Amino acid sequence: MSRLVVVSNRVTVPDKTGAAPAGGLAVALQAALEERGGIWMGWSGNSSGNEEPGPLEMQEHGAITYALTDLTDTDVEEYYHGFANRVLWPICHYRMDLAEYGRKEMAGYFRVNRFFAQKLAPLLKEDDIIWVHDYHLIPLAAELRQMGFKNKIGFFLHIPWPPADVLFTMPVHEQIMRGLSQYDLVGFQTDFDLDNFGGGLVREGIGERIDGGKKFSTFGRTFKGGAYSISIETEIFSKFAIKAEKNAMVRKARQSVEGKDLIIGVDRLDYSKGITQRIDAFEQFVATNPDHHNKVTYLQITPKSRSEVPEYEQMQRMVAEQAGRVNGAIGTVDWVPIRYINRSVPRPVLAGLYRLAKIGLVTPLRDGMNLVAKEYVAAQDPEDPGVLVLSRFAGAARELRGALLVNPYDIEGTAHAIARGLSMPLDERKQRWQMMMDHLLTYDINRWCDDFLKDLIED
Ligand SMILES: O=P(O)(O)OC[C@H]1O[C@H](O[C@H]2O[C@H](CO)[C@@H](O)[C@H](O)[C@H]2O)[C@H](O)[C@@H](O)[C@@H]1O
Ligand SMILES: O=c1ccn([C@@H]2O[C@H](COP(=O)(O)OP(=O)(O)O)[C@@H](O)[C@H]2O)c(=O)[nH]1
Repeated sequence: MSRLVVVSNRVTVPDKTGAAPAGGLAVALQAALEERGGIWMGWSGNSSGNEEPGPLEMQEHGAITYALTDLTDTDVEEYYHGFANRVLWPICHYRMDLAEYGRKEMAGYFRVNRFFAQKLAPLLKEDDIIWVHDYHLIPLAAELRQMGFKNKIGFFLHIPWPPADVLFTMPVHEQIMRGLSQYDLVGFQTDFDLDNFGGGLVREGIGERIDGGKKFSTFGRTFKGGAYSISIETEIFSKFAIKAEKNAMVRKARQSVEGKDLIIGVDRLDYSKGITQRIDAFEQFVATNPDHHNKVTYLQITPKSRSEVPEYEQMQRMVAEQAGRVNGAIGTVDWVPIRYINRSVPRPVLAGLYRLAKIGLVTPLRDGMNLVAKEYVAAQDPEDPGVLVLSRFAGAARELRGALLVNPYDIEGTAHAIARGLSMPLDERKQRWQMMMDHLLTYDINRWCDDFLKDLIED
């Protein structure tokens, strides 16, 4: 069997506690690679300052060999904070208003991709299967092809792919699409993203979908395209949640919400996650449902993310102020309605907190998938499951049909869904949960990985 070589910007190297950083890509790839073994190459997360980064740092952990590189300060600034997170991220999340173009950053993005290819090349064998992940590394295949590599190379985009009119606001959109054409298979989270990609090619008059929609033909190449919804280790996560009932932190949380209904939100601090709209919706729910006063606690866990990017730094202040203002306005001497935590919580603890919560509030304005939604479902007690309130704009909404789907821009609508979730009869909760859980047991992380790799390997 061919060896699997995974490349992504973010890599999870397990620490002594086995804890992984917050962020779905790292969590999901860790699970997928543990099952199969292989090489995982990416950024160490460290900077080498102004010095050229040294050789790759190789680490073995179980079946995975990690190959990590540092980046210079300039690389981190231009490639990661700059083009990846201030151009591609906002554009792909339909936020043209937040995109900040700069030629320096674009050049840095392409330069770092060449650097990744140069670092990766000496590790590669002729029959390796290479699987590149996410928007940071779109031009990587083109660089490898230029160096003469003929290996099968697949690409999976973890974030949404926008419609043509949004994409075309990005000055280098054609170069980015050309970069994707160098892969053998390009995978998206949902059929909507796949359709948007095909639509963009047709609108620009540079390509078409062929073979019943399974392939694209553009820039002189034919390559496969497909939708593969990323998932979680459903069974394992569900067991985590049962075990977590004994966890000290979870026990304390249970005691502290005794006699109250818990609502939980878990997101990196990111404008795409709809946190401010969600707090507005919670405030609206409390204002219009006096019978729930002093009977509900909303726990929002929000680890900091990409703080060097100005939009993220601003958000940090904004959300903290908003939570404080709402607590000041609706709280009482013995009731703090919103508990806002600005730190990362380990996943085994999260599992227990999800299980305690009557409502999982997952309301991104736009999200590639959103693994938190899937984890919330997997963590529930089958005899007394909670209700998932889910944004229709999360990739997960294409699959989790038992959720209460909301439009996160509609504050009153989301407030109404919270009220409906809290009063939903047990039979309906069970029936909705079972539908979602059955789906997640079949379509788990291994299925995602198998489906993608099968399509990549097959001619
Ligand atoms: O690496 P960071 O800059 O700290 O950001 C964390 C990750 O955020 C994004 O995650 C996406 O992937 C998830 C798994 O497929 C998906 O569920 C979610 O909707 C996406 O937002 C990003 O795409 C990753 O590259 C980052 O590592
Ligand atoms: O304090 C936290 C917050 C989040 N997560 C994990 O980070 C991932 C977030 O993935 P998701 O797809 O929801 O969003 P992303 O952050 O990748 O955009 C999930 O596995 C969470 O369990 C975590 O471990 N600790």
